[in-house]
Amino acid sequence: MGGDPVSKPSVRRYLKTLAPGTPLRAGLDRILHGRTGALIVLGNNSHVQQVSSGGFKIGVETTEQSLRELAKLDGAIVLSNDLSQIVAAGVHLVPGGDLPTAETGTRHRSADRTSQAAGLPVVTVSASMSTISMFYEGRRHVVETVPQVTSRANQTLAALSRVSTRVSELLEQFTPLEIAEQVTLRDLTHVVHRLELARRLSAEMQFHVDLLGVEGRMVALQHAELVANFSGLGALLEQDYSGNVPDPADLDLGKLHNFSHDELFSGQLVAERLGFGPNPNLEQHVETRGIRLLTTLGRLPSSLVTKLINDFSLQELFGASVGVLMEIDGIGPTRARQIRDALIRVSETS
Ligand SMILES: Nc1ncnc2c1ncn2[C@@H]1O[C@H](COP(=O)(O)OP(=O)(O)OP(=O)(O)O)[C@@H](O)[C@H]1O
Repeated sequence: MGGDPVSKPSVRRYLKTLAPGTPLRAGLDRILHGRTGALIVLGNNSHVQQVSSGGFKIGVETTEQSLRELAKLDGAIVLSNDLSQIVAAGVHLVPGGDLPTAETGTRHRSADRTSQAAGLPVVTVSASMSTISMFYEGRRHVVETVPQVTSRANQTLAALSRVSTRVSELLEQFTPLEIAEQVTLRDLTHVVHRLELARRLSAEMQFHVDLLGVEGRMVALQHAELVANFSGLGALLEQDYSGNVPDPADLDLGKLHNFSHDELFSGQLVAERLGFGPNPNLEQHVETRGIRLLTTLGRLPSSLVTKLINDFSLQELFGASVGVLMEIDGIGPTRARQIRDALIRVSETS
């Protein structure tokens, strides 16, 4: 979501302002339970002024109570741009009748059209349907209840957990292949594919967490735990394998973000997108620089890893004695032994 080139706030950002724990959401929930209904413009600009008629200037802080009380007035509430103040209430909105809308009730038609006219989100609480909706850019987004979002978040968590386990299983096979210099392009695309699936599910999960606000602490915690299994892995793979393509900058996993599900399943297409040229041979061997092995399995600091891989190939490192390692500038006997232990740890994983 997001990514609007004109940096217009995204639907996602606005939905976040309606998350549980915000005064706005508390007010909306109160109105919903009171069965009064409401029409609230999230911001105030010249377009809002143009379509506003009558009402009262207010100028009080946006709180649960003030929203609840002012929603009792017949008409709309207008908030300040930062949503912290109620600017006006009891306003009659008269947006152009030519603006398209599929809504039927007058409250919802006015909300949809005002949002289009002003370029701002407009929120409704429906008295008859007991729902909260946000209209923005000609679309209606239903603001789901906490149990509804939690249920979807749990489904996403379960899917993420499965994919994350698959990533770990694949790495268990991948690591020994890396150490033995037997990784094929097919192996690499398998890992990359699962990693991209995990990234997508994680982004979806983050959206649910944002929507849940203060109610999302538990799922946020579970999400963070799962993400820790693969966070940073993509960047390490890019560094490890970029030397295998003519232009190292092409090996950028971000290029897969807009791939369809089907495209992602094709090793050929994934490899092509990552710079391996047209019709790449998936059985060809690819070589790692060993950065992931040395940092995650060897647990060596990344500055030291950079130094090591600049001076040695991975195979040379595995064969290097403490004495040879000490010949590297700035590495004394303790550090050299630490590196040697790390290398033993790495090779033991195969
Ligand atoms: N253009 C408008 N400007 C301000 N308030 C409006 C406007 N249109 C409707 N409302 C408010 O919405 C209230 C309900 O209107 P109506 O029942 O026709 O809408 P609705 O879309 O069916 O909403 P609900 O689902 O809550 O019944 C009105 O009493 C009024 O307070």
